Amino acid sequence: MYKFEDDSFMLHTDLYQINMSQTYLEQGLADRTAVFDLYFREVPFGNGYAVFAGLERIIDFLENLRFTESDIRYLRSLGYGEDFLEYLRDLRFTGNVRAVEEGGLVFANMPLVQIEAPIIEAQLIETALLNIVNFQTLIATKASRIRQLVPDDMLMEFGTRRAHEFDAALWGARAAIIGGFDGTSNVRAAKLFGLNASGTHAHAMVQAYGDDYDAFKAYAETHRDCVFLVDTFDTLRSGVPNAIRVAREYGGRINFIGIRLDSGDIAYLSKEARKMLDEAGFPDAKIVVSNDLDEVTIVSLLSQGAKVDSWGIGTKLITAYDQPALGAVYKLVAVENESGTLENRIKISGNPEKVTTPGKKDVYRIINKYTGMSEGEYITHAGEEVSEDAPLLMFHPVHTMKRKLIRSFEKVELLKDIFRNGELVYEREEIAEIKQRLESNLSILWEEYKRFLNPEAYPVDLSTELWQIKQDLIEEASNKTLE
Ligand SMILES: Nc1ncnc2c1ncn2[C@@H]1O[C@H](COP(=O)(O)OP(=O)(O)OP(=O)(O)O)[C@@H](O)[C@H]1O
Ligand SMILES: O=P(O)(O)OC[C@H]1O[C@H](OP(=O)(O)OP(=O)(O)O)[C@H](O)[C@@H]1O
Ligand SMILES: O=C(O)c1cccnc1
Repeated sequence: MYKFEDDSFMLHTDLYQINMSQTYLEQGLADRTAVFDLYFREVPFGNGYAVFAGLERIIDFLENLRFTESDIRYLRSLGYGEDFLEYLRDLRFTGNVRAVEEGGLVFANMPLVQIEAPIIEAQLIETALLNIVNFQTLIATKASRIRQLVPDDMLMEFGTRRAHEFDAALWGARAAIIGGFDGTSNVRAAKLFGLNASGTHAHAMVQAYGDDYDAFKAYAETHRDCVFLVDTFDTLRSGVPNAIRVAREYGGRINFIGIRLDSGDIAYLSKEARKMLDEAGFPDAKIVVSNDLDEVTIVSLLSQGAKVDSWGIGTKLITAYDQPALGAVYKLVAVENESGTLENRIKISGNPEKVTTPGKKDVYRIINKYTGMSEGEYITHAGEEVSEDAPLLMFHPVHTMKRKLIRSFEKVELLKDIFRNGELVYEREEIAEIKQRLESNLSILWEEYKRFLNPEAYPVDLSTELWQIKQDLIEEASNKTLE
């Protein structure tokens, strides 16, 4: 597999992108500017918001965008012509990219990434961009949903062994941290992205020693920070008493952080273990739990009064178990015509929610000046003036009767410049800044949009001008089909 020293990500695309690119080149369309929006149509997991992640990798991908010699040779073997291959050999990303920043809240039908580039370039990067954003945003959202349930507890991402292979484990760990997790068990992810590496020990070690006491003692001999896994044989009769015994014997020579439960009735066992630890004089010892946890089991455990301080969550987070795809799409919204001006384009669908919104856009978050809270997103035709000096009418783009007038507001532009004419103009961020953004975004989102079950739909509205452009194009398209 790794027989190409110069392998690149350029062929990490669908063949049809290359086929279309050849058509664009040979028919003289390749250099026409096109605008594409990347967005999803429904917030995953029934949540009220999603958390954007993926920009870091998009930047890496676009900065290194070039076909290598082995890529070109491979395409030649598929039968592509020499002129096309020559063109691809020199291809670099020369376009503009604007995007939401990582950790930013995002909602259905708002552009998360906007690409404005020669159509051949925009087309060749589609698949990779979707691949990145679809996964990372999904996992960051799942992580944030879990974080909302346990705002003060420690959350550890344990999913690598169950993830969909290496990349998903690595970037999934980063996305989980963006979404609000404190640490990851994936050491490489921690190293590469500057995350907290965290972890305990497994049953294998207890099995290897043959009993809890010997295993915990061996661990205490070799580590200062100790969390003992107490459920290998019998949690309440052997695991917890032996953890307490070793903690007593080692006293100040170890930092007895606590115990981990990984099977059985977590509510019952955690309450019993809590009593035992308290009675033994370890009220600060933490109880870590793991075992196929997700939002639903966490809600249930909380309602049963489980005594948990720290949660290790793997499979159901990293695989987005209950909704394995975000369904983000990448749609052409404008293209340069023969005379060099951008022409808006639409894609019609029988389902009104699926009709694309044409045109290059600006995306604003409208923040109510009286409450400081966000009222919704307001999408305009690019360059359209949005005056903060006059009241703003916001209305639902399909159910237009749903409307509200915002009298005093501040608008915050959500799409930041990332690449301009192929040059990276965005400063990469540390994870701490990204996490901070999510917290501050959440702090101005009304509780109604954040609740776990059946949240209200957050408004993502079009300006009157953009809405009209869309209606006109819908009408034009439907007239064409009548001709
Ligand atoms: N009190 C509880 N309420 C709701 N769900 C729970 C509770 N305790 C544990 N669970 C969840 O129940 C699921 C299965 O646990 P179960 O006890 O059937 O298997 P287990 O303990 O993993 O058994 P094994 O010994 O095979 O590991 C897990 O997802 C776990 O998180
Ligand atoms: O349950 P998850 O949410 O996926 O979290 C990760 C799981 O991975 C480990 O189990 P595993 O059975 O793989 O190994 P072990 O011997 O350490 O328990 C750990 O004990 C957790 O249960
Ligand atoms: O550190 C742990 O306890 C851990 C790490 C990965 C998977 N399960 C548990």
